[in-house]
Amino acid sequence: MTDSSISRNWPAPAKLNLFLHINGRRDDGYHELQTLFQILEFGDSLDFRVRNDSHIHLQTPMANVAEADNLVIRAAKLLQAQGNGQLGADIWLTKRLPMGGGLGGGSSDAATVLVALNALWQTNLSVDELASLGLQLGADVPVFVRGHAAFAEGVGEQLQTVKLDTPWFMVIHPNVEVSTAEIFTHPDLPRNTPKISTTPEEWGLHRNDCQQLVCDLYPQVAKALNWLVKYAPSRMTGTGACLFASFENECDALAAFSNKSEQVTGFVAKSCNRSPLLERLEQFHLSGN
Ligand SMILES: C[C@](O)(CO)[C@H](O)COP(=O)(O)OP(=O)(O)OC[C@H]1O[C@@H](n2ccc(N)nc2=O)[C@H](O)[C@@H]1O
Ligand SMILES: Nc1ncnc2c1ncn2[C@@H]1O[C@H](COP(=O)(O)OP(=O)(O)OP(=O)(O)O)[C@@H](O)[C@H]1O
Repeated sequence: MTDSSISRNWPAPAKLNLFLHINGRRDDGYHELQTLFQILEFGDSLDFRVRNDSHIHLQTPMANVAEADNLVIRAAKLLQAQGNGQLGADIWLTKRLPMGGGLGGGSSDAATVLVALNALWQTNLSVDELASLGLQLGADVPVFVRGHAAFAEGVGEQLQTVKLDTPWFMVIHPNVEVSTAEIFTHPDLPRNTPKISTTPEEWGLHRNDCQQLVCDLYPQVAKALNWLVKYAPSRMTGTGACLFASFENECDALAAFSNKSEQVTGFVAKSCNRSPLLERLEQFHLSGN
């Protein structure tokens, strides 16, 4: 594509849940949780071309997700409904994050659509308004809209910006897709971890309340975790299936990664406190594209 009317390379980064505690279940079925979100400098990427008709089209269909169900399209339509609805968009999505991986790929795609089209369509919603729209699409969308590492409560939308260490991570995908809904509706999910008022020094001591259940249901996840812990303290992100271990530098992370089994996929990435999406938005405001 060489078309200068295309606004390119809007990042949709992955997140890790450094810990994930389930504190209870609300009447609507959603769970009260406490979690620590770290953002990675690795993820999906989106390109946009504004259309002068109201049509919204995903130029890169995903084999297993119908266009109307795709969070990219749902986010664009939700935002369009906030304005006069006269402009549309062609959207290209480069998918790098595994689906059902616990890396928040679909949520991050949705957040990037909200932030990018808000700028490109000049809808001019505030960050708070975009985050609250995003929450209608998924509990993980607000943290990606705001774009900062955060301690989260509520269903994941009450966010307190934090400053974390930014190590390198090896992320392993045991090549199985775990449905978030399946884990959150499972009778054996522990749901009564007491709420903590935590300090950054204590964060490493906590756990992912979904991890044991996912390991029991998916032996591939348990097997990959048993391998990963040989290299560094390791944990599952979200409701799985991905696992992560942190390293002080890229070299050590890549050395461990080179020993992984061929049955698992994954990547090595640096973490960050500020999402690359915010940098891309700044670049747009400076250059107009
Ligand atoms: C597990 C996490 O990834 C942790 O960051 C999120 O809490 C999940 O966020 P998400 O994928 O954006 O979740 P949604 O798309 O809103 O919901 C997927 C499914 O998980 C359940 N769900 C989600 C979030 C939450 N706090 N409690 C829940 O019970 C919902 O009932 C729904 O059936
Ligand atoms: N653009 C998209 N990318 C990925 N999944 C999408 C997208 N649009 C809709 N979906 C649906 O959302 C489901 C969850 O996908 P996603 O990759 O966000 O899971 P996840 O990484 O486990 O997320 P989370 O950590 O938020 O639970 C998929 O199984 C798919 O059906």
